[in-house]
Amino acid sequence: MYDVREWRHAFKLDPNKELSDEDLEKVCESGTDAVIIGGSDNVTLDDTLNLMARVRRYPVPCVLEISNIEAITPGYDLYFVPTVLNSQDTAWITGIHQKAVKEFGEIMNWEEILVEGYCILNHDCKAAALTSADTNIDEDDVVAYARMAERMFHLPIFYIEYSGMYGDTQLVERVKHVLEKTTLFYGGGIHTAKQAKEMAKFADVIVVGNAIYEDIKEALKTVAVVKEKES
Ligand SMILES: CC(C)=CCC/C(C)=C/CC/C(C)=C/CC/C(C)=C/CC/C(C)=C/CC/C(C)=C/CC/C(C)=C/COP(=O)(O)OP(=O)(O)O
Ligand SMILES: O=P(O)(O)OC[C@@H](O)CO
Ligand SMILES: [Mg+2]
Repeated sequence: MYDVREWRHAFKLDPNKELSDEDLEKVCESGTDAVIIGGSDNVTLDDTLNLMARVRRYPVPCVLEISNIEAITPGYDLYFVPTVLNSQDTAWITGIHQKAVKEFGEIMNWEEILVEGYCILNHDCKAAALTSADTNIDEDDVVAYARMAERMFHLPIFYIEYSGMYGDTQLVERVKHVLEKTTLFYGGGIHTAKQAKEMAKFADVIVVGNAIYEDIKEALKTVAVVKEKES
């Protein structure tokens, strides 16, 4: 299933972290809609290639979320390209992207590339520091970014990012109400089935990352509670 509009759940694997074959198998066979490979620091080509090859043993869609140009490699089902809408440094909005398109433009298959409008809200996460994200913003600001993502830039994905911290469900609910076409991703601090269920009431897709490495048993339980809504 390569259409993100039909997804409800994704796991995000960090190429900079160790995961046993046994746990990787559990993640890939969990029933999640996709495995996203990405992280904000020390993402190398070797690690990205290696993890892709390991995930590729399973039929689950495998996505590269690009965080640096050096680690881009063919072989993924889809490529997600983040643009940090609340960054105060244009490099993270369009700057690095322009350099990448200059380098890869001739060979890019735009059908498999989806741009994600990120809004990073946890001041203490690595991605916020890296991209100089302005996290000192209120609900109305976030709603405005969501509207811009959909109505000005026609982005397929708006991503509320609280990496490492469980976020504000009320905010996610408000954002969901203003989006019609753009798919709403939520990621950050989901460690339990209860949290997954709560966020999935509002977000179209919930993303579970760090919990895989911290409590795999609980992380796996986030799939069924989100997907059971469908039946
Ligand atoms: C050869 C081939 C196959 C070519 C394919 C063509 C192609 C796909 C070209 C891409 C062109 C393009 C436009 C690329 C973009 C280049 C780029 C590097 C843009 C910048 C992206 C960006 C804004 C990165 C900032 C970091 C960020 C937002 C990362 C997202 C993921 C994230 C927040 C992960 C959380 O990180 P983690 O490390 O887990 O953090 P914690 O410690 O908090 O857990
Ligand atoms: O690692 P966590 O906190 O689950 O966040 C998931 C994802 O949104 C990170 O980009
Ligand atoms: Mg992480």
